[in-house]
Amino acid sequence: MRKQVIAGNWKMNKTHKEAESFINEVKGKVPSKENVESVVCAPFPFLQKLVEETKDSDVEIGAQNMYFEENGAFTGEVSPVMLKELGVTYVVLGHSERRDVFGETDETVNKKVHAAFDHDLTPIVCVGESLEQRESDETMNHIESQITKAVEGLTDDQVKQLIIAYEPIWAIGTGRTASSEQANEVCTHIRKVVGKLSGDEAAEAVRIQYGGSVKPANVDELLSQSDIDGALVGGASLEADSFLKLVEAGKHE
Ligand SMILES: O=C(CO)COP(=O)(O)O
Repeated sequence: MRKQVIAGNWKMNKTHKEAESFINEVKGKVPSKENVESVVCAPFPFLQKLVEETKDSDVEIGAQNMYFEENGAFTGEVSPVMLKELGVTYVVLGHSERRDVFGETDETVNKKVHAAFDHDLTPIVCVGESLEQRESDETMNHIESQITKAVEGLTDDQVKQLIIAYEPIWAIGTGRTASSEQANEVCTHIRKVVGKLSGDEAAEAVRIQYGGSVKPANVDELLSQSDIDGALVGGASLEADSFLKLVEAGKHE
């Protein structure tokens, strides 16, 4: 059985003090990592403190982005080497906000995925269609193209370790969640595409999250779907109580 992975994506939110009090509130209360992976993806300035605070806990810390080079003249960027040195274990790559606001492309996402594996970071690769693409029936083709480009050049073993987050853009921060059937339909398609590219074993092992207005009230139904192995959560991951409910829902005994 695939272990569920519930990741909070704080985006550009919280002060240092708020980040610290959140982590102190949740770190002793999340379920064992044997049963569910509980991940907090925080802004860069908080990462070091959060890693220190969660050292002996079941909470893992992730970054929300990184550059693909190890070092050099790339003003304003953060490298995989720096994240690894801090003790970060996950990194969100290719979030739709990175693609739409900061011009990331499938090619840069692919380079970042390779860089993450080169430095032993687990990539959470985001894919998803716009409302326009959904309405013109382009969802499946678009997702297939994003996945194909994201995993180009990876070994089948690397693909097995990948986490893919299906986040329909029209459901992000809008309160409009994909129905669990709609979400699962695309996640099933993603698994098929992975199978086609990297074989059945990789398709069986790869974990696929759903993201887009996930909250405690809808998480159980989403996680009960056959091809959904977790959630990537924005707004509802910002409060400790709500985050704890989400990770509890992901628990397998
Ligand atoms: O973009 C998301 C997580 O990466 C989803 O955000 P919301 O949960 O706020 O809709």
